[in-house]
Amino acid sequence: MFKITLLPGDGIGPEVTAGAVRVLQAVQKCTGVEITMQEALFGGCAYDKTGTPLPEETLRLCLEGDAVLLGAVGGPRWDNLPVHLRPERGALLPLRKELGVFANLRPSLIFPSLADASTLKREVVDGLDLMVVRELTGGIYFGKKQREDLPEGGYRVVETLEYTTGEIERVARVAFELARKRRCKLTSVDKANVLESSRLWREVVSGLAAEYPDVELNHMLVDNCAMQLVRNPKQFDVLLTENMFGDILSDQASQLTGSIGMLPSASLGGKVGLFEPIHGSAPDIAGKDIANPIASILSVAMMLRYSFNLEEEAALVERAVSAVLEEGYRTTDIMQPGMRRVSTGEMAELIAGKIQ
Ligand SMILES: NC(=O)c1ccc[n+]([C@@H]2O[C@H](COP(=O)([O-])OP(=O)(O)OC[C@H]3O[C@@H](n4cnc5c(N)ncnc54)[C@H](O)[C@@H]3O)[C@@H](O)[C@H]2O)c1
Ligand SMILES: CC(C)[C@H](C(=O)O)[C@@H](O)C(=O)O
Ligand SMILES: [Mg+2]
Repeated sequence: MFKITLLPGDGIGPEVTAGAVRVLQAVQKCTGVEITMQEALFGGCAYDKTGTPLPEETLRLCLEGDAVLLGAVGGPRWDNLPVHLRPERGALLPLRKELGVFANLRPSLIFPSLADASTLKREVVDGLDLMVVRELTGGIYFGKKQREDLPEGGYRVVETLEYTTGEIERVARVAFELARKRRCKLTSVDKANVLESSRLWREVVSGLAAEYPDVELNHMLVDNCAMQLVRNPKQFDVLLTENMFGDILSDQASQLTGSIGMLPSASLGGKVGLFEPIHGSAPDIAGKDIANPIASILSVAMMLRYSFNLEEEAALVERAVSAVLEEGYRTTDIMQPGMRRVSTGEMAELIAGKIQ
């Protein structure tokens, strides 16, 4: 029996999570895997109801379960709150830290029927399959932050970027191991020409290379990497990055697959895995039933694979997504001429219908 904590959150979070739950129910029915789900308040909606974006009860439920499925949090409604009450700083980052999920896997994989939906030419993206491994619980996101008044008016802010050898080593090992199971190529991304943290990053990653002689390691500066991602993304297999570089590069990589609504993620390393689409609460389309639920549905596949070790069930979900796309169904963000436009709910229903 697997216990999943659902945190639908804000904006399109509840819409895409409902789609993912629908698919999980289909998996349960078809394969007999026993799953229980319990929902908890998280993010802006939790603040509205309880005065805090991360209620203690929510954290307790997450820590007690086997995996967490998160929608998205945040939106303009909560942007002017004091920082510790904002959904991103007051709920999402503390949850990641509390769960200890230091390795964030963000696969950028193109479904053959979407090769023409990419911003890039078909031949540049056709067959694309890369994995960003993003460090998730360190770096500038979690460093000391400070704001001081200046005598002449205005402010001075300080924001620190810290990494220890151990923090770099543990996420690098995850990336090496993954590369080993894939095409044995690892690109470590940094800014070692400027940042001290990146110099250490490069040293530590290079130091591990001897333990993984079968993996071809190269280092790339982050600005060049951003350029290479749109020039020739198929040169990459696994990309290893620190926290903020990985945030930015993974949004960029998502567009290669057609839409940010296609990109799932798995955050691992602690006792309980955290699974979420990489996109946010998309306030511009929230409540319209037009968001793409596939990133959330593919996050369920990652949960089945990485937290529950159910590879066949994970592949079943991925095949269902592929089949529905092959049949020409599209949400608005991946709409192409001649295809059939469907809503969030319809897309989830179609995918669930393929699971049998
Ligand atoms: N994990 C999270 O909870 C998370 C992640 C990113 C951003 N956020 C928060 O979400 C809020 C909005 O951020 P943003 O607008 O910069 O980024 P966003 O990812 O929410 O949206 C960016 C663009 O992509 C589109 N988009 C996103 N997901 C989509 C989907 N599933 N289907 C179709 N289109 C989709 C949106 O409509 C928008 O045009 C902010 O408060 C931000 O902090 C939360
Ligand atoms: C909302 C924000 C804190 C978050 C991040 O930067 O990690 C988001 O952009 C993501 O990619 O999950
Ligand atoms: Mg992001």
